Amino acid sequence: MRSDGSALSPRRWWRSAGFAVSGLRHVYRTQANFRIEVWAAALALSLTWVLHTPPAPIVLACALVLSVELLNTAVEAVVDLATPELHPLAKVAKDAAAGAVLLASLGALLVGCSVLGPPLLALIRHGA
Ligand SMILES: Nc1ncnc2c1ncn2[C@@H]1O[C@H](COP(=O)(O)OP(=O)(O)OP(=O)(O)O)[C@@H](O)[C@H]1O
Repeated sequence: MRSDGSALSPRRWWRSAGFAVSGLRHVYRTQANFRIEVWAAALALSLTWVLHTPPAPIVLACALVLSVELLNTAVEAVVDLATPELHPLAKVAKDAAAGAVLLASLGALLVGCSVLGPPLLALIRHGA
């Protein structure tokens, strides 16, 4: 849909936010991987609170994974819309999007282990 440029209107902003929330709800309902990532993010964020570690790296890592998963779902939907048949370019698009999710997830895992790992191990070794 074409934008008329009045992006600062609160009404327009709420309308766009509504579409975004609807997208999040749809992906949460239909994509098992997204649900797993949401709950993994909730667990990681709870651990930052329990372990008193800086939340910023975990928040950024979680936001990255969830955003890339949303974009992956968008790419899959557009590809399926453009070509219901098997096509080498459809495969390239879907595999590249899946590769982005994999990279973001590995990066987030690395960040999670380096930020939460040492205090978690200390807690397990020495107790609260
Ligand atoms: N139209 C197509 N043409 C060629 N290859 C395709 C096509 N659709 C899917 N594929 C191949 O099958 C793989 C799986 O596609 P699919 O659409 O099932 O996504 P998925 O990775 O299983 O994601 P999800 O489980 O979220 O649906 C793709 O990564 C791609 O390699």
